[in-house]
Amino acid sequence: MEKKRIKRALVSVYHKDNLDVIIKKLHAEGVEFVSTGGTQSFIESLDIPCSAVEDLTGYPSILGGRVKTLHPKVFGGILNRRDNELDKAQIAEYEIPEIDLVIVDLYPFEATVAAGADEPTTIEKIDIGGISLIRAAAKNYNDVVIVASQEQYEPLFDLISSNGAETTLEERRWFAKEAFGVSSHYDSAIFNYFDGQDKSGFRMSENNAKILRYGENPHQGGIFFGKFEDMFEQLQGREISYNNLLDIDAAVNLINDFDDITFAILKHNNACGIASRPVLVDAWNAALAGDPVSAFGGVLITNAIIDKTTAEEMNKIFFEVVIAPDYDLEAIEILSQKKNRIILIIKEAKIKSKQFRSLLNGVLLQDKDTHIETPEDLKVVTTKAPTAGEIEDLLFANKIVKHTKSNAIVFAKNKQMFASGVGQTSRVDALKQAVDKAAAFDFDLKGAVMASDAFFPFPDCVELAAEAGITAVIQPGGSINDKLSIAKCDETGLAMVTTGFRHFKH
Ligand SMILES: NC(=O)c1ncn([C@@H]2O[C@H](COP(=O)(O)O)[C@@H](O)[C@H]2O)c1NC=O
Repeated sequence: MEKKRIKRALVSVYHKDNLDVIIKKLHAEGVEFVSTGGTQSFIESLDIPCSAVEDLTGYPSILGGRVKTLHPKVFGGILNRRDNELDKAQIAEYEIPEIDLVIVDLYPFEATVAAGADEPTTIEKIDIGGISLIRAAAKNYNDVVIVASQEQYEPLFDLISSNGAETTLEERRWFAKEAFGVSSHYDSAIFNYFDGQDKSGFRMSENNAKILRYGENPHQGGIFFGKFEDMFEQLQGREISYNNLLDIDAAVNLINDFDDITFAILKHNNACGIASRPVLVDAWNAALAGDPVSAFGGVLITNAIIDKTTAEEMNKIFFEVVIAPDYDLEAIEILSQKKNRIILIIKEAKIKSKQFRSLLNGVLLQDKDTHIETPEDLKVVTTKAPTAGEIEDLLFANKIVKHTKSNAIVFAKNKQMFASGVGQTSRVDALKQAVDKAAAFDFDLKGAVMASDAFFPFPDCVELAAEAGITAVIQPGGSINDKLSIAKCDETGLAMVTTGFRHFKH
């Protein structure tokens, strides 16, 4: 394949860090440089000659830097087709020097918005010349190499190290693809800034793609767009799968709601065991007791550093993934005995505040359900008020039910989930499922509390809960039949609190 040599580079970068390495490398290959003000000074500070773009255009940088490179002498040098006779003639006629490489680092628009800058400052950070350079050079990838962000310095460096300053069409096309990734991401950010809360269009841009082994099932393809490694460090284990990612997301969302030392075990995005205890191993044992059968092959998460004693207990069961803020050395030794086990350190627990999913012929977007009930949210609606201990358990159970697939019912006592009913088509079925599960694992529901993710349309749930031994109930309230459930509580001696917040999870 024919290779093309880079003879002249136009360099215009906002952040100058790491630029020296690539400039020195290109200089050693005999590449000439032309640059905008700050970048030119930087290159010259390396004792490398660099001509000013002003000398090329015959114009100074004007309008406070709004117009620097926007000139036919620059864009003609980039966009001319080297094999087009008319282009060649015009380039010669107007004395336009060819530019074979463009290196740009755009004005930091997103960072400026994130820093909370005012509108005039933000608008000045909309790069015009840089984005045009990127677009032009990427369009003419047949002849030009485009490095559109600092992330492509390394690939270019590696290329020059192995090939000298010569590139193939295929290599230049790869850089062009990356460049359009940069420019479209940049414009999406600008659109979202202008669109604000109007949400007149959906733009989500993610440049990092990880091809997964498969999707939800082996016959489905799957890709994760995102930077998993920004949130997690994988200490060992097999490649993260599509379903692992769904479970990891559910696990992190769940554990984020707990401040006490807590251990949770999840299966298919629902907690099958969870408990809070002052000592981690006790939290683990109590979580596992919730449903030791479902725990098999589950995803484990805790908000505390895993110690040796806890690791020894955990090691007794088969599980796929464990997530923790850290591990003691001895704990790692124990947990890493099973080589396929995915062991993750959670570095950054912050998750996007918006949720979206594709459906029908479009996309659904919503705010994440971040509401966590506090004692102040609770309204006692029955004659009997819950005890202090029951209130703690009600809030504990309510956090779990919020992260459980609807219709959902959770039973808990002493900050341990006893059982749950998940994903049922009727609330009463969810409740019956929870009662059966509690019985299956020998939990006495006497004195336990019940949380419901949505209101009770009929008094049947409360009646069944009372029969099972439940003494206090938490629910959003808001049904036209609330009074029937409340009356049933009063009749059977239950305390009930309402929160005013429904937590459906469809
Ligand atoms: N207006 C222009 O013609 C123009 N040409 C290049 N830039 C940007 O100017 C920056 C580099 O400026 P300097 O070399 O002066 O530090 C780069 O981020 C580049 O994307 C421009 N500035 C913004 O649009």
